[in-house]
Amino acid sequence: MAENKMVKPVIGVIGGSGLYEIDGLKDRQWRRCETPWGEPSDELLFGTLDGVSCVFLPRHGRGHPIPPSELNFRANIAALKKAGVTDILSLSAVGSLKEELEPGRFVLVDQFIDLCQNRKRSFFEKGCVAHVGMADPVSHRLLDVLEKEAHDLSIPLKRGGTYVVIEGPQFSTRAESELYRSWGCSVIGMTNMPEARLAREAEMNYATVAMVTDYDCWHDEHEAVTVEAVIKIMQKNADHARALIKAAIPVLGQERELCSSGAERALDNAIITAPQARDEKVVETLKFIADRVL
Ligand SMILES: CSC[C@H]1O[C@H](OP(=O)(O)O)[C@H](O)[C@@H]1O
Ligand SMILES: Nc1ncnc2[nH]cnc12
Repeated sequence: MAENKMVKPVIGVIGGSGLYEIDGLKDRQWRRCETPWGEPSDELLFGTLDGVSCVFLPRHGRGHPIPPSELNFRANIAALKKAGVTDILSLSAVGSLKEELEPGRFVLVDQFIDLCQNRKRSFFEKGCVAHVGMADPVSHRLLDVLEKEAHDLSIPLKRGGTYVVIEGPQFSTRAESELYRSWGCSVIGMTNMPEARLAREAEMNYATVAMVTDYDCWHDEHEAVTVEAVIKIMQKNADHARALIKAAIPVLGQERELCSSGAERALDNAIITAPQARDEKVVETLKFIADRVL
């Protein structure tokens, strides 16, 4: 049965490479947060934008000390959940795998291919097993708003595309880059998985603004990607990203109905372990992110 419960959204922003702060926040306060999975990448920045509550987390920490494979994704997502976040905007630097997605373009990706090999990808474990659906990993309601606001700000944008997530930290070989192109992938990065999986398990809406910084290493007329090249474009992209966030958050923060399907109800019917077979300690820990169903 659909519920008519109203939600006052809290918007979480995860800032990627080159985005270690957001501006325009009122009543700003950096606060430490601990979770059963450890500490997030940095303190969380709490504040309001046009009266809408926001929480910002620099994905790699301020100054970028943490590489993709060592990010504590579970702590990052759990900390945002505990802070009351309902909707996550992930901002990420990506390489382009298509000619028409030139550096400077924003891509609202709607699919991921996860090639990560070395990351904790679930909150659930032995003692309480759950299988959430990931067929549609991003929230189209968030994409609708981001697309409209980017259009109004004249930010070059493509809606739709597949983000292939590699383990890194090295960039790809040319053969790998060509392989991902042959799969039809649009952009490449190192961070959005397992982030999107964990956001789904924690029943938060998730969307990525993938900001193209380079043509990876497949393009005949462009040099293979370097950090220097990424940072150079990222600084320009960051101005657009900040403007987009500032425009989108007041719209996304409007009171709305709880979605009766999708991310906000991802755990309905997802837990397969019978109540009597659940490990009490594991369940207690999971309540940090899933107390609605436990
Ligand atoms: C500095 S280039 C590689 C680095 O940038 C991207 O991170 P993020 O998604 O946090 O912007 C990419 O995934 C790599 O981690
Ligand atoms: N070409 C690339 N590969 C992986 N991650 C990236 N982040 C930005 N550009 C990238």
